[in-house]
Amino acid sequence: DGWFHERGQLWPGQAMSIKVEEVLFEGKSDFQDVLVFRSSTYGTVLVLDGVIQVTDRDEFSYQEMMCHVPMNLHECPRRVLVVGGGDGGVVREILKHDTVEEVVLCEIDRMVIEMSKTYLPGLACGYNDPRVSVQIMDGAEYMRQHMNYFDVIITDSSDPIGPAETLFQQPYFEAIASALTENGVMCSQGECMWLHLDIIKPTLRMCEKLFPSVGYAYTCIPTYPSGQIGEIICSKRQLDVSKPLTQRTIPDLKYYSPEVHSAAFVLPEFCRRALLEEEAPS
Ligand SMILES: NCCCN[C@H]1CC[C@H](NCCCN)CC1
Repeated sequence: DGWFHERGQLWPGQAMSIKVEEVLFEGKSDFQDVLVFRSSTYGTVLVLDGVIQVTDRDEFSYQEMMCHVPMNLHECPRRVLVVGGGDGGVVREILKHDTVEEVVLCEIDRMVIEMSKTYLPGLACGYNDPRVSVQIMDGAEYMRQHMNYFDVIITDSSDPIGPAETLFQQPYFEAIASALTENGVMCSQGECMWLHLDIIKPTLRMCEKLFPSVGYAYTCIPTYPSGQIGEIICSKRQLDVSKPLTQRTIPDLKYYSPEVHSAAFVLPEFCRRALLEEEAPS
């Protein structure tokens, strides 16, 4: 019918539909199905295993919040690791911080990077920067080889069904904690409060065992299920993650601001209660 419908077992009974003008690429990598199409109203769209990853029109909301919330919780982030994020959008945002000396992108699927360079130049532009290097490997393995090295680690993953499943488990968060420097900050793709409180709650409990400061924030993004996506923010320091530490000016922002940073941690009652309630006595 000329439309792409995002049906998924992680969002039963609902589907985001986007009108397709032209399919640009359809194929299979070693890990997942890859689809790129030009849409009528959202620009170019990248889909992995039937799940929308980025669209030209609204990706800035997610990439800016996944990057500038953790980056502004560190006084001087020099070395930054991105796990996943092969489209390059988070890397583009990290490079806006003049403190950054080194960005490593650890992506398991080479095809995602190639697709982005070909069809999403507005996202892949960061790959040309001399401070950026790419590792095609599993993020947890890479982090175990780089202990106490990164000031900020951002896990820009797909969902816990498929290649990113291990990025939501305890050993992965332990690897993050060991790869971070003493004042390190991490941010992980945190799913959606309308759909996944059953994933978010145990993940936050796990992080609270590993980090002194843990928070959950969210952004509004039309093309992710229910129009929202969360992020889990942890710091190895005792601090209020809802208050940016720095007032570094960052160029070319279309979503993030210090006020938006703080507001993102203010949760609707149903969500706040669900995430903060102790386990019901079993
Ligand atoms: N740089 C963008 C990478 C993709 N991250 C996305 C985060 C949302 C996810 N589905 C939304 C799941 C509903 N909570 C797809 C990958």
